[in-house]
Amino acid sequence: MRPSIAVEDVTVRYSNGVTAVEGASFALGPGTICALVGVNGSGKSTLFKSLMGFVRPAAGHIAIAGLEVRQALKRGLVAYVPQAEEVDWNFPVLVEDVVMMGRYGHMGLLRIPRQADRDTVGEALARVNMLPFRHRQIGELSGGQRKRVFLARALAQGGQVILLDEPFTGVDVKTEDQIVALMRELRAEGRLMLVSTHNLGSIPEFCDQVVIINRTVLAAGPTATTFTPANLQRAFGGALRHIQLGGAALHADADTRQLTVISDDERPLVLYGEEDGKALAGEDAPLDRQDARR
Ligand SMILES: Nc1ncnc2c1ncn2[C@@H]1O[C@H](COP(=O)(O)OP(=O)(O)OP(=O)(O)O)[C@@H](O)[C@H]1O
Repeated sequence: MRPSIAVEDVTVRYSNGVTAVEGASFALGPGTICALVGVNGSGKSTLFKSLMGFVRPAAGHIAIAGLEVRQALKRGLVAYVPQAEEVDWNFPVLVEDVVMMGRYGHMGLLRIPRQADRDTVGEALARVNMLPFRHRQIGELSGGQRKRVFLARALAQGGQVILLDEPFTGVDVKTEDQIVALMRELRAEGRLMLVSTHNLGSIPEFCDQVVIINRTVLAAGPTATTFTPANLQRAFGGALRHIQLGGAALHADADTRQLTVISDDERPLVLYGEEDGKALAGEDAPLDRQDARR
């Protein structure tokens, strides 16, 4: 199957000489939700920027649905849901206008929306439960509502590859669940979602694939075999809080099982160990036994 994203030996260097990404390679197919995981400054946003054509790799090659990035962007194949900090929320723009921006690539030079564009915008807003807010200023919405509006923009665009930069930051658990449910629907429609997140605890819940980076790709592949304590340790080192509980600190009885909590800065990953935590003792155990809520 042709990959939706193929990143081959990509190096990205900024004009100040910083090499933010070096020799990164991974490939992802359609109908996938993939987490992009790494410490602050590991190159996640830079990777997104190169997939969006904002920065050009100094070396290597990126293909999106078999096309050069520029061609894929021209065809509206890549949609982007930005981090909250990247948006000027004081800019006076209505919710429906933000979503209409997703239709620009489908319009002529003068960008005059047709009825079909308006219908698509309405459908996208309905899909994220934001239709009643269509005439509100974007700056008047909550963090979770804003996220949903930008998701609607991606839907209206019809992108086959959707890049989500920290979609869960600043949203409540209910909104997070809605976003995850929507991503699952989009996966069933054959779209690829690449999700940058510090929410380690929710990754095994909804991501089929994981790409772990620290300037280069440290590991990439199915969640069950890639999202392992050993790989996380390599990626995060001391930046990850690693708390292990057992014995009298955890149990009122003679239960010897251990509990391991691995946390970046958002939802922690909780692992229930075997007796004495053997299953987790430095082994590359898959993290498929998590169950944590903030
Ligand atoms: N415009 C820029 N010019 C120069 N250096 C940059 C630029 N943007 C990012 N960098 C540097 O590139 C490296 C990677 O940054 P990047 O923003 O891609 O990391 P990140 O993984 O997205 O971090 P975070 O989790 O904090 O968002 C960092 O060392 C950063 O300082």
